Amino acid sequence: MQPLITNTQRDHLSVDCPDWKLMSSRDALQKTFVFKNFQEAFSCMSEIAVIAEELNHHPEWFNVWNRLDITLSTHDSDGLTLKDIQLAKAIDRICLKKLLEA
Ligand SMILES: C[C@H](O)[C@H](O)[C@H]1CNC2=NC(N)=NC(=O)C2=N1
Repeated sequence: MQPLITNTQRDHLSVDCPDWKLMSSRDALQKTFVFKNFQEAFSCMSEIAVIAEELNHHPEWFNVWNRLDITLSTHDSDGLTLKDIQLAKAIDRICLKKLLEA
């Protein structure tokens, strides 16, 4: 079971994972991406799915048309671990690249 991230690591989240918000209701990170259209959003979801499988670490997400809400937490540890930070960085690489291409 992965250990939860330390308080120091939490303090650095705004730097390590910019624009990801610590949720108040649970130990999780949340971010919303807004794309040009559904096709762009779904294209990112498909790329994220590949990485999630490679990492064996999966997002909780909700998509409506061009909007993608992502929540990250480690279910086996019931909170935030380094795997969530690793996946958040991978998601930002995928999504921000797509948004810049738009
Ligand atoms: C059995 C499987 O390896 C585990 O359920 C993995 C799969 N993906 C996962 N994803 C997330 N976010 N948290 C987990 O604890 C987790 N565990």
